[in-house]
Amino acid sequence: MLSKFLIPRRFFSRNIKDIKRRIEIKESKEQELEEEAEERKRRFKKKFFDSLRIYVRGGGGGQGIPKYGGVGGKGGDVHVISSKDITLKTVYDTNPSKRYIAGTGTDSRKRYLLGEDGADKEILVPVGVCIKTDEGRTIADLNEEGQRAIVARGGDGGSPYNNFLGQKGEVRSVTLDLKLIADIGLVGFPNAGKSTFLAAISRAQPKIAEYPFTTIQPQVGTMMYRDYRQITVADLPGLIEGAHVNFGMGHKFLKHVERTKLLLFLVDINGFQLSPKYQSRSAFETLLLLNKELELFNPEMLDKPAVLAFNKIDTDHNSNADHVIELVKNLPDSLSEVPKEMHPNRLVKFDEIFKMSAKNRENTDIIKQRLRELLDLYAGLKETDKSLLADFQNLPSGDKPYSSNKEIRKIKLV
Ligand SMILES: Nc1nc2c(ncn2[C@@H]2O[C@H](COP(=O)(O)OP(=O)(O)OP(=O)(O)O)[C@@H](O)[C@H]2O)c(=O)[nH]1
Repeated sequence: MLSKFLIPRRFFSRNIKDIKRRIEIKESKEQELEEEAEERKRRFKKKFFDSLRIYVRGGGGGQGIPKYGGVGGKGGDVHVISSKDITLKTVYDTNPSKRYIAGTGTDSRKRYLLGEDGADKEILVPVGVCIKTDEGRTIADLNEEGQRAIVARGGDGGSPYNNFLGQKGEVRSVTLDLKLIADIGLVGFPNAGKSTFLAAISRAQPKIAEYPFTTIQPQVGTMMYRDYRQITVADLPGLIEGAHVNFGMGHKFLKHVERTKLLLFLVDINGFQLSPKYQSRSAFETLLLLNKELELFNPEMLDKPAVLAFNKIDTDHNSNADHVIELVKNLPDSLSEVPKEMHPNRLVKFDEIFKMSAKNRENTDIIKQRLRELLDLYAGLKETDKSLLADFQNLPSGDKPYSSNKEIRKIKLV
């Protein structure tokens, strides 16, 4: 009788097999993701240096001779000099020990009472390097070719002022922090089409693929105009929701946008989803999350002039873009459309909002032109310059598909 209610053994074994198979698939998928992340890290480490900590020591001063009043030579200084023809990787490759020590001054001798100064040590670094101490103090910003800073001073030679004892040179570790210098910073989550846009408007040939994190190092493209004017655009990869808690590559690359004069926000009109594991975000939510990440990194970034482009308009068969643009124009009222945790404290104010298809090069030329106009406008803009403000308001709007009605903000000139 009881056997009637017994479930056949084969049923269990089939189910267990099925569960095991599913667990295996899940594990192998997780492993694949981990391996992918490792590979990204490895490639990133190999290819792009944007920070290097080095040890620097000034040379010691030579000894003096009290009996004859001889003065020891001064120790050499360690200099850092900016050069266009160098990368941080070359700095590392030419001296993997990362130790830079200047020469010591020679002692005073009976026949040569004045000791010779020690040789200075010169370190060539790329333009755009900011030199910082371990305490976070900035020693120098080398933003132009040929600028120079002393990072460790040599000790004085022995003389009557120090009982003829040569002094030790300065010793410390400093970080060479490279910030790219570009006119425009492209900000957008992975897969938004940043590289495609960069390739469409400039001579950069970034890697483009259908999975996030294609770009693992910042790219700088140069937009050329007919009159040979050049404007540089930096594509900053790796920014994702949660970057402020070091998710993905965290805020690692955002420092590169700090020095740009204008931000171009790129948002996929279909929204964003990091992977099937994560929640998908609408285009409007994506924009607010981008805003929030920038705010959490450095709220001053929100003061920069900004342009917004909704990309992949060719795939927007339901004309979702028009609705989203309305939402952006109606900020902050439209914040009620999204959960509170996505609300930024401060909203970016956009000078222009565009729809585009980077892939089909739809509207890319208009955006390129407009970016130039805005850069010129802001570069010449002074708070008191009323005529420019008036000019701005009268700029031809025929070509632009959408333009925000916002008034011109008082901007800080960068
Ligand atoms: N349909 C369509 N696809 C596009 C458009 N722009 C880019 N894509 C595609 O979107 C994918 C991602 O483009 P990328 O340019 O690599 O995106 P990205 O923002 O640079 O991505 P990361 O490098 O991961 O930060 C690629 O498959 C592109 O071909 C567009 O306007 N329309």
